[in-house]
Amino acid sequence: MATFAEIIDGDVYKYYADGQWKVSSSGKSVPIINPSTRITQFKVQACTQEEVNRVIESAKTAQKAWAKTPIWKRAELLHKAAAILKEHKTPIAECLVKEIAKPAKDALSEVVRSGDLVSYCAEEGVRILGEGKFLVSDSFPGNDRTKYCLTSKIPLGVVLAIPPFNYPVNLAVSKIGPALIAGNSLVLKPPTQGAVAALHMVHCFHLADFPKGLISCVTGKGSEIGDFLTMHPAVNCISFTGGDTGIAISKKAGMIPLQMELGGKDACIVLEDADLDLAAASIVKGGFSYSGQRCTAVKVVLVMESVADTLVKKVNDKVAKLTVGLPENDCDITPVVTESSANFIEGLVIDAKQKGATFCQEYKRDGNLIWPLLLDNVRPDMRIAWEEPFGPVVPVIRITSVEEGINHCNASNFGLQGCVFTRDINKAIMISDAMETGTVQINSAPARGPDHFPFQGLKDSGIGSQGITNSINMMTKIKSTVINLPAPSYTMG
Ligand SMILES: NC(=O)C1=CN([C@@H]2O[C@H](COP(=O)(O)OP(=O)(O)OC[C@H]3O[C@@H](n4cnc5c(N)ncnc54)[C@H](OP(=O)(O)O)[C@@H]3O)[C@@H](O)[C@H]2O)C=CC1
Ligand SMILES: O=C(O)[C@H](O)COP(=O)(O)O
Repeated sequence: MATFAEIIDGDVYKYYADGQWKVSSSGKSVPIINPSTRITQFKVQACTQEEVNRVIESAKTAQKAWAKTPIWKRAELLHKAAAILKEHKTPIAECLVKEIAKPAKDALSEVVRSGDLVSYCAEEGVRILGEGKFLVSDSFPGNDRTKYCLTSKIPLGVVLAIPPFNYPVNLAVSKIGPALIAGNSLVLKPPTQGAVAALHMVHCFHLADFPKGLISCVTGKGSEIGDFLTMHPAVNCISFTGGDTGIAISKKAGMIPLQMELGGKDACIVLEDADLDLAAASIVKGGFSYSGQRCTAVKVVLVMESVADTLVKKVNDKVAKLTVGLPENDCDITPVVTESSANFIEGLVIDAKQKGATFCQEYKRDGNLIWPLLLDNVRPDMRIAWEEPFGPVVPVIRITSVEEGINHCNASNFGLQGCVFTRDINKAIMISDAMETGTVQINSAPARGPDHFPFQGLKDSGIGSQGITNSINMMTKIKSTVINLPAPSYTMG
């Protein structure tokens, strides 16, 4: 497409630095394998450490001027970028289909949702960054009213954004929007699978005319340039979404704010009084959307024994209706992102088979494509009871008490989200309070959105909280100015 012609050189996509599309001096590229065909679909530049250094240097310079740009002007540019992004939803969604095998309709909604997210950041930013605090000293013992404290939010500097493959556009803009509105500059390191969609998205920001160097995008394998980026002394904040890599980054990063959204083993507790049709529909949507490759996917069902047979039957009836095939045909179940992911999922399935789980469907795999599978009668000695497959396989554990369900959920090293199905709101609230997860959904599957809701994980699932408002706040720090009066100043009366 002509709009994006300048972002590619021959068959290798360029990286974005200093407001320009560039070819890396490394002369090397990184292939992006189409999960459906398993052949190279695209190539991106393998950026060098010197290039990363230069990008971070210009981000530092650009940020100084950006911090002085009025918030309403920053918002105007973000609104412009959001509109351009939505205008180009089709070519960007096509990249998502080819790079990460996201079903065509979901790929389009990811781009539209991303445009909306950027606009919301602009709107939220002008409101919350326009407010500060005013404190008086005589609330604290021993003080007269001689000090007025004014606080406001100031930017952090250079924010490094590292999103994962499953939402390369949406989880990139969920970091870019808050960072920019708050007056920071931003360096994006996209996931390799999904990098081309991310580069297209960055071009929309380029077309919106953001100052040079304010936003940049360096490509290359995380395992090769990741440490250099995350340990760079000029990076002032890291916002990361992904797997255990985030734990390693937290240990290596300097004394800077970190926002980490990592893995999950989201439990779905189904009680005897639940609406079983609703629970079954939510388990299928929650467990099998994008072939289970969502951190918020339902990753274990904990159902009361007395309703388990009925629930399992209802889920199986729905699983039978899922379409399996290519993302271009908008199938429900599409190939998982890499061959190694498919092998990992298969390992969990074989382990469950050896240990006696009940296979509700026959296990079937063709290349990276794995047919949806519900495993009943899963026991705690099976790996699938604890590990996240990030694939279309959902384990069911039958429980005989609510406590057993809560204990299983809380024994996990993850604590992202969970859900509970019951008609008893009092019980639901008590279970929510007892579940050690960042969010509990009552009578619906786990989900991050809407994107302005707080989104956070406990334990190994993360640090900090996302969601538009929380991200803007996290990407700022508080600055106080204290006015000292020569004598106490009391109000009239
Ligand atoms: N909580 C959440 O919101 C989400 C959690 N996840 C979790 O992530 C996992 C799968 O996603 P996946 O993308 O494979 O996760 P990874 O952690 O492997 O990758 C995430 C990002 O980190 C980059 N990266 C890899 N190594 C390094 C490094 N040493 N330093 C810095 N960056 C690095 C990757 O780049 P590259 O692609 O080039 O390797 C990618 O951009 C699952 O476990 C899932 O639970 C996934 C999505 C959302
Ligand atoms: O990365 C993920 O998997 C998510 O952040 C989940 O987002 P979703 O609940 O909107 O699919």
